[in-house]
This record gives sequence, C-alpha cells and structure tokens, in this order.
Amino acid sequence: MTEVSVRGLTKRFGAVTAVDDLSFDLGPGVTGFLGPNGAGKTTTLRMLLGLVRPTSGTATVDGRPYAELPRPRRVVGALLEASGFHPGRTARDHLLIQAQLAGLPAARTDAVLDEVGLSADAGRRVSGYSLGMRQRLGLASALLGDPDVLILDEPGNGLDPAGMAWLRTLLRQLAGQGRTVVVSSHILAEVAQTADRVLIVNGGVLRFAGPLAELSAGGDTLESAFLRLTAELEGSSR
Ligand SMILES: Nc1ncnc2c1ncn2[C@@H]1O[C@H](COP(=O)(O)OP(=O)(O)OP(=O)(O)O)[C@@H](O)[C@H]1O
Repeated sequence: MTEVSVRGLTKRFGAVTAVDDLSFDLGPGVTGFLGPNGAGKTTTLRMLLGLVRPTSGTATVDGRPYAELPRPRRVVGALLEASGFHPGRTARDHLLIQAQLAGLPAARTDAVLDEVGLSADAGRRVSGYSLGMRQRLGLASALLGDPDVLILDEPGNGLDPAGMAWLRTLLRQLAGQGRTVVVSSHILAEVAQTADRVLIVNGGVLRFAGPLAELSAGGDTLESAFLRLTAELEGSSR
C-alpha cells in the first residue's frame, strides 16, 4: 500500500531550484531520505506537510494533500525541528494542548511520554531540557495521534549514543507495526542499520530510490554509494 506519493514535485525559491521534478512512492517500513546539505530534503518534507507550497507537482499522504486530510494528526506525525516549544511550559502541558487542539484523548499524552522515555521529566519546564530531551519531546508530539505515517527530519540530532540506540529500536518498532517512516539523516551508519530503503537526492534531483540492499549489492558501502551518487554537484555553492 502506498502511503506517501510524490509526483513531479518542484519548488523554486527565486533563482534557486530547491526540489526539481521529484517523483517517488513510499509504503510501510523505514525510508532513509539522504542528500548533502541543501539537497532539498527539508523542503520536500515541508511540502509533504503542507508547510511549503509546491511550484508544481503534488505531494500526498493517503491520496490527499496534507491540508485536505480530515484528521491529519491521526494520519501523519512530523518532527521537523525540536525548537518550537514554549520554554515556560512543561512537556506534559505541551502535549496536552496539542492533544486537545487535535481532538485526541488526553491519555495519549502519558502514553507517548512513556514511549519516548520522558515520563520522569514530564513535569519539568522545557527551558531546562537538553537538546536530546527536546528531540524526544518532538518525537512524542509526532507520535501523539498514533499515525500510520511518520515524517522525521534528522531525529537523531542531539541524541547521545544511548539515545541513538534507543531511536534505532523505536524506528524499527514503528516499522514493525506497519507504519511508513521517512527519516532524513546525514548519519549514514545509522541509516545503514535502520532503513529498509533509501532515497538519495542531490541538487533537488532524485539520484536513487530503492532498497538499501540494492545499493550495497556491488560490495559498496552506503557511504561510498552516497558519495558516488552525490559527487556531481561537489564544489557548487550551497
Ligand atoms: N525559504 C527559503 N527561501 C529561499 N531558499 C530556500 C528556502 N528554504 C530552502 N531554501 C534553499 O533550498 C535549497 C534546499 O534546502 P533544504 O533545506 O531543503 O535542503 P536540505 O537537504 O534539507 O539541507 P540540510 O541537509 O542542510 O538540512 C537550499 O539551496 C536552500 O538554501
């Protein structure tokens, strides 16, 4: 079943073509979304979430653009950057407000706090949270609606080694539950351990879409395949 579908997706910011005629379909499992700095990953994910309007093309989840999903948080959970929290609020309050706004049961708050390992710190103000704790709170927010699709932009940012190991397990669990998980990352060693398939973009153009195993078929590591597929624009201004 295809959950996420992108067709001819293009975004120009003035003279910069951030995303250039991308097309792909994604279903259950973990997809690593890879590309050098400025390759167009975040712009693509933001278009999927209805936060950036495409110049042309479509990005849909469950057959509809995000803005047209009747109960979007139950369909798609997103982690874009872990900085959008009011510092004076506790983690629990943040999630309670979000649950209320989305018409979700308040009990989901404690469930997701537990899932991301923040139960003991749920009553603390977010201003006292470390970067890794904010990242966990962002993941809790993404999981709040128990969505089938998760879109996570660099979820490993700020996590310590134990946090990275925890994230790996969480991502595999989510995939095991039949969810579609899209994870942008620069940490190729993590992606190699976690992803079922990868998308590689460079200069807004899709360079590879397929199973991870296909990339490493010729004895290539993910890193060497990535460097080969993204070599073309090296030295260009980003
Ligand atoms: N709001 C904007 N206005 C102008 N240019 C933008 C805007 N957002 C992104 N860009 C440009 O679009 C291109 C793609 O950026 P994007 O953030 O999508 O890349 P990325 O692959 O997520 O990069 P990174 O790995 O560094 O996060 C870059 O050249 C960037 O400067």
